[in-house]
Amino acid sequence: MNYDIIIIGFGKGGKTLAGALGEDGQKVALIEKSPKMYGGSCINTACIPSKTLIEEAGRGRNFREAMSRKTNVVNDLNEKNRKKLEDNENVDIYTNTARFKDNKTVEIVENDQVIDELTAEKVVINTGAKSNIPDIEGIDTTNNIFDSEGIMELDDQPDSLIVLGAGYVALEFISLFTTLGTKMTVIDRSPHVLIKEDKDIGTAVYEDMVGAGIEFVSDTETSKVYNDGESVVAETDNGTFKADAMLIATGRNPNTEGLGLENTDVELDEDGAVKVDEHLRTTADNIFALGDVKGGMQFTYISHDDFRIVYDQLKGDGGRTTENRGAVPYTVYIDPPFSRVGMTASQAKKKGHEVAEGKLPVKEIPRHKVDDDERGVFKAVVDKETDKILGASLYGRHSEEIINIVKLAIDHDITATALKNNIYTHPTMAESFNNLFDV
Ligand SMILES: Cc1cc2nc3c(=O)[nH]c(=O)nc-3n(C[C@H](O)[C@H](O)[C@H](O)COP(=O)(O)OP(=O)(O)OC[C@H]3O[C@@H](n4cnc5c(N)ncnc54)[C@H](O)[C@@H]3O)c2cc1C
Ligand SMILES: NC(=O)c1ccc[n+]([C@@H]2O[C@H](COP(=O)([O-])OP(=O)(O)OC[C@H]3O[C@@H](n4cnc5c(N)ncnc54)[C@H](O)[C@@H]3O)[C@@H](O)[C@H]2O)c1
Repeated sequence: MNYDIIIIGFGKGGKTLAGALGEDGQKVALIEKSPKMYGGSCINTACIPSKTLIEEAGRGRNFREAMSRKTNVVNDLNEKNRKKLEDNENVDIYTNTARFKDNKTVEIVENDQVIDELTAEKVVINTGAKSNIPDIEGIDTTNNIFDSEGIMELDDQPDSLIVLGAGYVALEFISLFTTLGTKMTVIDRSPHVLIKEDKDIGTAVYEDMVGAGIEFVSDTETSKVYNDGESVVAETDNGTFKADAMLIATGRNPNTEGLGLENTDVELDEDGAVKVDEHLRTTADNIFALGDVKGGMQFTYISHDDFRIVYDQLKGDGGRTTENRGAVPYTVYIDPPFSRVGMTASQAKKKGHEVAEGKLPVKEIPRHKVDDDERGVFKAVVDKETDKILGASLYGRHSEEIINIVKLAIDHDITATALKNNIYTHPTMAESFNNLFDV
C-alpha cells in the first residue's frame, strides 16, 4: 500500500501531524505498536496519569481512589485520541510494530512476522523514549522493582519506597507518594537535587522535602539489589536500604530498538538518539524525527512544537526551526511545583550579562494566605542594561501556570518594567510580578 506519508508512533507530534496532513487531503499511515498507547506516552503512561494522581492525592483522596480516577482519565483520552484520527478519512491507523525495510518502505510486523508492507515518499519517526534501566546486579531478577509506568499500575500502595534517581520523574513520584503517606528513601548519584537549578531554590526544595520526612542518600552508587521476602534491598556505597518496593527513575533513552534503522540512511548520535538538523531532517533526506526519539529536551510540548517544524517543512516556508522556537519553560510537579524558564543568575553572568535579580519569598505574596501555604520562593533574572528578562525560577503554588507569562515576555521582548507595572487580578500568584520584577 502506498501513502503520501508514513508516521511511526502515536506521540504528540506524530498524531498532530497525521491529523493536520489528513485534513489537507494527504494519505497518511500512522503506525502504533500498542492499542494501549493511542495518543502516545503523555496521556497513557506519563504526564496525564502522573499529574492526575498528584492532583487526587493533593485533594486528600487515598491511593485506590486516585488510581481509579487516573485509570478513567487515561481510558477516556486513549479512546478520544483513537477516534479523532479514525474519523479522519485520510488517516489509516495500523496497530502493529513498524520496522524499516529501506528509506521509503516500512514493514508492518505482528508476532515477529511481516504481515504488510507500506511505502511513502516521506516517513516520520515519533517512537518516543523508554526508561533507562541501570546495569545493577539483580535489577532484572528482583521482584517489586518498577519504572514510572509500572509504579502507576500498582494495586496496593507500598508502605515504603526506595527511589533510584532524583530527576524530574523521581521528584514527582517522591512528592506524590509522600502526600499519600508512603515512607520515601531517595538514592541518587548526583550530590544534590535540582543541581542545575538556582541554588536558593534547589536548597528550598530539598529542605521542604526533608521536612516532609523524605530521606535523601546522595552522591551514591548502588551495586546490588535483591529481595528479602517481598521487600527490596539496595546495597550502596553509603549503606544498605530496604523498602516494600523500588522505583527506577534514572533517565529515559530514545526508542530505536527493532526499528530497522540499519536498513536506512538514518544515523544515531552517541546517546542513541536519531540525529537531526534544526529542521528535524534526519541523515536520510526523506525521513524526519520528532519528539523524545531525537534526543534533547523530553517534553510533550517539544514534541508538539516539533510537529510545527516538520509541518512547516512539508507545507509552509520551512522557516520554523529548533533554533527559533523561543524560550522553553518547564515545570516539575512537586508540592508546591517548581517552574523555570530562561537562565539562572549564574548562567546569565557566565554569558556576560550584568544581572539584576528579583527575589520574593512566597510568604510575602497575599495569595499565600488564601492557599494557606507559605512554602517557596520566586526569583527573576533581568539584564541591568536593557531591562530584558533573562529568566525566572518559581517555586511555589500555581507556578506551573504563571511561568508561561514570563516565557511570553521573554519571546516578545516585554521588559521587566512592563511586568512590574502590569495590572494583575487579585488575589493571584501572578500579581507577585509587581514586586518580583521591581529589580
Ligand atoms: C512519568 C513521566 C511524566 C512526565 N510528565 C511530563 C509532563 O508533565 N509534561 C511534559 O511535557 N512531559 C512530561 N513527560 C515527558 C513526556 O511524556 C514525553 O516527552 C512525551 O510523551 C514524548 O512524546 P513523543 O511524541 O516523543 O512520543 P511518545 O508519546 O512516547 O510516543 C511514541 C509512540 O511510539 C510507539 N512506538 C515505539 N516504537 C514503535 C514501533 N517500532 N512501531 C510502532 N510504534 C512504536 C510507542 O508505543 C508510543 O506510543 C513525562 C515523562 C514521564 C516518563
Ligand atoms: N514535568 C515534566 O515536564 C516532566 C516530568 C517527568 C519527566 N519529564 C521528562 O522525562 C525525562 C526523564 O526524566 P528522569 O527523571 O527519568 O531523568 P533525568 O535525566 O531528569 O534524571 C535522572 C536522574 O537519575 C540519576 N541517576 C542516573 N543513574 C543513576 C544510578 N545508577 N543510580 C542513582 N541515580 C542515578 C541522575 O543523577 C538523575 O538525578 C526528563 O528529562 C524530562 O524531560 C518531564
